[in-house]
Amino acid sequence: MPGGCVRWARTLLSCRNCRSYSALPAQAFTDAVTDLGCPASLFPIARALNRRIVAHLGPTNSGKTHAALQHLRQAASGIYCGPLRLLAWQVHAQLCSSLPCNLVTGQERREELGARHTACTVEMASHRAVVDVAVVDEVQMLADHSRGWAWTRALLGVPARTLHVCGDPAVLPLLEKIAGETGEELEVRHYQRLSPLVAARRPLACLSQVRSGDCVVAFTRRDVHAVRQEVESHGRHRCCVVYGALPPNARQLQAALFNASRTGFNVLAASDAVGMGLNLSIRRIIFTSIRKWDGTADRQLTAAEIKQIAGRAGRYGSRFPSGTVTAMNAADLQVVADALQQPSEVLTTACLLPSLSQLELLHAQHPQDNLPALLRRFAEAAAGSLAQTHYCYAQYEDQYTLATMLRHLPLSLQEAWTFSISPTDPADAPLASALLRFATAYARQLRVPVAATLLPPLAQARSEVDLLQLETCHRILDLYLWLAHRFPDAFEGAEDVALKSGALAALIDTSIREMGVQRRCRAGSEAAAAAGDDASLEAEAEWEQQQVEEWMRRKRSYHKHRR
Ligand SMILES: Nc1ncnc2c1ncn2[C@@H]1O[C@H](COP(=O)(O)OP(=O)(O)OP(=O)(O)O)[C@@H](O)[C@H]1O
Ligand SMILES: [Mg+2]
Repeated sequence: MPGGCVRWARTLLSCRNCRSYSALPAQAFTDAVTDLGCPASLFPIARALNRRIVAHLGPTNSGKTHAALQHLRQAASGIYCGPLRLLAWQVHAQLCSSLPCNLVTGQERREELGARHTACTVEMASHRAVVDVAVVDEVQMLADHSRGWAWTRALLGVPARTLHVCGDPAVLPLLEKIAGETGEELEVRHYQRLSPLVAARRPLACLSQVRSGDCVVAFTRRDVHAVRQEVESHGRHRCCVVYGALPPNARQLQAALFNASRTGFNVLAASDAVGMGLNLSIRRIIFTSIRKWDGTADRQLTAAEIKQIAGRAGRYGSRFPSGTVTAMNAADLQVVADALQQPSEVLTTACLLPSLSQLELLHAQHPQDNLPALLRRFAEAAAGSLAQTHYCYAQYEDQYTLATMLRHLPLSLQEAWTFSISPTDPADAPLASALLRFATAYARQLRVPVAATLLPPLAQARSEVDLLQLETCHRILDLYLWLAHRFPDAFEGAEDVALKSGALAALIDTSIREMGVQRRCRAGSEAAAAAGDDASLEAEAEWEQQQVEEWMRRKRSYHKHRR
């Protein structure tokens, strides 16, 4: 048991003796409340169950989630906790084909009569309702500085008799430490990729050479649209798009369009959002760059990130039985090829943030503090308790900025906290100002009509600027829905907004389909270059086939060895 845990237990004891937290000396009280060194002790229901943890570990496309879902389906009750709404929807649809299942995400709640199963996003996982089986997908995300706290809480706190976690093998040492700390049994199952994935011999050099089934990866919304225009300007392919700012249902519609044969939309331009949550029939991944802006710095992708994206090619059960990955120049291709051979860097810390009830305890001692002051006070006080543990304090700057923006409004701590954890990027000015508008209306009259969304008349986008405006409107509607689930009496237009949001996602999808230029293939040199490509294409295909056979040989020998 780490030091933090002992401190927490001792304080509780002395606390029980005097029957009040506030009777403790002030500093001891602050230390006890902000001690995050042993977060397992915050989840008594899970601790009382003495759970069994089964870890399904392997590379992308190795059947981890599929295996865990088999257990969930067979259980009398269970919960799936996924990284994205798209995955929660997918699992919900899969489970609903054989049993009643609820759906819970930040923006929607669908309850089926008699359902004992739930598909949810990880932030929505219940820490109270006991189930037989829980699945926590993409568990390596617990080290993510902005969202990792939700995985750490799910791993420690979901009250399931058996907890299945799926993820990259790099998370294993951390899982072992956490299971050691909770005293829970950990069973590890290793998986191998189900279909071959190989690096190409040569870089692509030019987007005129994309082929049907290619997915071209860029790292900003602007670059994704630039790739789409470039690909379509050559006149041979129409191009679908997938990126984070696109509403999830529009992403789903674009993915379905790309997957369907004979639509002409046979190339995909995507950001790294393609790495999770969509079932795509991709033959080849092409990295236009191996660097991205991560919010604080422009940096090279990690091996884990490259593998997560590259792993989308040749998905098992898709139209392409094997996948290839390449880049636009030789140096980048070398980095990508090396990454495919490398294990991901071992994860050492799981991220944590305090819960509302922990903040409320601290607030009881510092009633003069507003939310931003309390967030800072908590983070500073908690730092000591996390030293020399395998936990770290998650990034809370966005929450802090939003809390600061709302600090003058007459809101209770709980209300301010809820607005501050809403899905609002403070750097997204129209969205941040919608949040401020909603919170102000709520604080003044406890009523936020649909009119507060201030939506302009919506029409099909004819340009990228129009499209950006539609995407922004969709995010505002999404925010309204998210808040409507937390303040149902005040956000009275949820049903109306849900309908508008669905229609808007469809309008965005239609706009993208019809914005394509589909110029006729450029004459002359380009056509000649394309014709000249055929011989080299054949040589390339032959070389890839040899790599695939070599991959299959290695896999067979791995299995023989294990037997
Ligand atoms: N035993 C199986 N029988 C039939 N289909 C399978 C089987 N195992 C996996 N699949 C299918 O293969 C694909 C990849 O499986 P799955 O999603 O479980 O992989 P994963 O390791 O979780 O990959 P990732 O999380 O990176 O997407 C899915 O479409 C899944 O339905
Ligand atoms: Mg999976």
